[in-house]
Amino acid sequence: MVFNVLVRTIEFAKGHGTRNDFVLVPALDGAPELTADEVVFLADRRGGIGGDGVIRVVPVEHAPEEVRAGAGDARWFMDYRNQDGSIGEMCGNGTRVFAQYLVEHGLESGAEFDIATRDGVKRMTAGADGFEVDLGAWRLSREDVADERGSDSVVQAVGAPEPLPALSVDMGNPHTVVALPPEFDLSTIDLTLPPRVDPHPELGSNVEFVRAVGPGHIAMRVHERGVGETQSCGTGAAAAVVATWWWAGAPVDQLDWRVDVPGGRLGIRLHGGHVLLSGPAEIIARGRVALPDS
Ligand SMILES: N[C@@H](CCC[C@H](N)C(=O)O)C(=O)O
Repeated sequence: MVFNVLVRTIEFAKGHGTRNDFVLVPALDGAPELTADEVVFLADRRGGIGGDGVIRVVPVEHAPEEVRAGAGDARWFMDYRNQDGSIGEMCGNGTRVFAQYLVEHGLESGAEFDIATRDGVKRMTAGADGFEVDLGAWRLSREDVADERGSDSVVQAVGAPEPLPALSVDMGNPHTVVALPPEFDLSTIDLTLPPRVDPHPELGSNVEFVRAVGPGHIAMRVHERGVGETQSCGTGAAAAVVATWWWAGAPVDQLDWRVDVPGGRLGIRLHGGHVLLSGPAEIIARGRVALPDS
């Protein structure tokens, strides 16, 4: 009997930041490339390794030309894909887990370094509780149409009696933030189905549902584009804080925020027009995996 011995096996690591989890694949000489089907396999929680996303660890010289052109001093490119194989321009928790991987594997050292993403270079700074990432400048995606209540769209979620006003925030990737009225219990929203955003954003959107907890403190659940409900989303937490702060009239005295997500707690700082994200990140497993025949 002849067995197929041409199985393609690759190295991987598994990591998470507040339970937003990723399969990391080192591609230290540019290979392996991954097809969308291979990403879906790796992210599959039953037949594969399991993760909200898959991140290739790529030296900048092997990154796509448009990334290389703006990479500055960054030595590593975070090649991020969502669980469904689609590309996400940015992943905040992903950058923190990626930085942790680089340091644990001796690929970066020092308290500060840059990494390249499809949304440009992000500065990583080591802190007591893991890396803080400067996500850069935030932007309201549709400021021209935001009404006096601060909304530019509506979101219908399963479990919500009526469409809720929402605000679109660009964090390098698209977000739609919904502030829930105080009487509304965050846990009653059913995120097993995607919330419907109207008007429908051309490139889709991550959708955050936010409740105020106290001064500088919010709680959030998120439905991620290309994934579904996740336990945490770094760019989503940033968008949620930006929207909440903006709705409150952008007070100058509230620039440090805590964001409770199902997977833990993230820190957000607003500083000089930039948004900075912090929180724990860890690499929890390493191994090899055989990719299915294509
Ligand atoms: N979980 C991430 C965001 C990942 C990308 C997102 N699903 C998209 O398609 O934009 C984060 O921590 O920011």
